[in-house]
Amino acid sequence: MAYFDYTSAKPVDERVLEAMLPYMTESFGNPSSVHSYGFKAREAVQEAREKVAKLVNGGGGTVVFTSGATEANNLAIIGYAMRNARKGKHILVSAVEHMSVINPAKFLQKQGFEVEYIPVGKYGEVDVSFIDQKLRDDTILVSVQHANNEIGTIQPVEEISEVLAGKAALHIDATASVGQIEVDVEKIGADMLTISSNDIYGPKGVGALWIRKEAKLQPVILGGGQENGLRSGSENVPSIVGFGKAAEITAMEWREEAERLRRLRDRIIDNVLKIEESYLNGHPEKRLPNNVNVRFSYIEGESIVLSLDMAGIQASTGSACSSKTLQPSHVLMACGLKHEEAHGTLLLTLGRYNTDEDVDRLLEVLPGVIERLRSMSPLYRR
Ligand SMILES: Cc1ncc(COP(=O)(O)O)c(C=O)c1O
Repeated sequence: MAYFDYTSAKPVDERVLEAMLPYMTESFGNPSSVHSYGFKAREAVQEAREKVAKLVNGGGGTVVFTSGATEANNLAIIGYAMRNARKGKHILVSAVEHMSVINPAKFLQKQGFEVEYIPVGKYGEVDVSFIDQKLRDDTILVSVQHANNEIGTIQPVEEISEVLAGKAALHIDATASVGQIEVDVEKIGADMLTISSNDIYGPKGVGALWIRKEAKLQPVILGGGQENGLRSGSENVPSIVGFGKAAEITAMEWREEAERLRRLRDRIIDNVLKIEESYLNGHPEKRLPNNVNVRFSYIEGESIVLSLDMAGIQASTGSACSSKTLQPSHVLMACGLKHEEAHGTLLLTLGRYNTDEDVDRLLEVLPGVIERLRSMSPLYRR
C-alpha cells in the first residue's frame, strides 16, 4: 500500500493515542465538576490549550476548542460578524476558501451582510490589491486561508495583514498549513486562526479557534457556557488531550518532516510532469511541502484514483469534503480552469509514513494508468 491522501485523513500518532487513553477510562471526569475528578480533567484541558496556543505562538490570545476546523471556521465567521455588526456589515472572503468558510459567509449574506469574494490568480494566490481597493470603513472581517488544502498554494497572509493595518479583523484558516510550514499568529498578524487536530496526527472530531484577546465574538453553540462561554457542551476531554499532545509533538518535529516531504514531493512533481499534457495546479514554489496536484488532459480524475487504488495506491481528485457534490472544484475554477480541465485532476498529499519506495511505486504505476485511460478516451487524439 502507498497512501497519498493525508489531507483527507491522517492516522493518530501512537504517542497521542497513549496520552488520550487514561482520559477514556480512569480519568473520565467532567471539567465542570467541582471535585477531584473534575479538577484533573480541567487541568488536562488547560494544559492542552496551552500546548495548542504555543504551537502557533498564541500567547496573546486564547484557544477555544471545537468539534473541528469546520466549527472553528463557523465560529470565526458567524460569531465575529454577529458580535461586531454594529461596526459594519462588509466582509471579504477569498474565492478559494474551504466551504466551511464560504457557506457561513453565504449564510451571513442572507442575514443582510455584504460579502465580497477576493479573486485569485492562476496559481490560486489571493489578489492583495483587491483587498486594498475594497477595504471600507464598514469592513469588519477578512478571511483568507494560510494555505490551500487542494492546490497547496501558500497565501501572502503577512502582506494582507499589513494592508488591513488593524482596520478589519483578519481570520486565517490554517487547517492545511499547521505542521507543514511555520504558523505564527504574531508574524501573520492574525486576529483569529483555525487549527485542526487530525491534520497534525491528532484525533478527528476536535479542532480549535485561536482568538486574539481584543477580538470579541458571539457564540454559535449555546448551552452551559463552557469554553469561556464561546462553545457550550461538555468538553471532549480525551480528544482535547490528544490534540494537545499532537501540538506538542508537531512543534518539535515539523521542520525536519517538512524537509523530508518536500524532497519526496519534488521527486513526484519532476517525474509526473514528464507525462505528456500534464500540468501542475497551484503555485510552483509557494506551495505546501506535502502537496502534489496535477491535471491530465482527456481523462477524469475519478478514473485515475480508482485505477491507482486497484494498484494499492490511495489518492484523491481534490477536496474530500466536496467530493459528494461531483461539482468541479471551486478552487480550480477560481484559478481559471475550464470544467474539463478541473475534472482531470489528481491530488496526492504526502505524510509521515510515505517513503521513497512509495514514490517509486507511484512513478512506476501512474504513467501506465494515464496511458490506458487515454487509450479509452474519445477525446484523446492518437
Ligand atoms: C482548509 C480547510 N479548512 C477546513 C476544513 C474542514 O475540516 P473538518 O472537516 O475537519 O472540520 C478542511 C478540511 O479538509 C480544510 O482543508
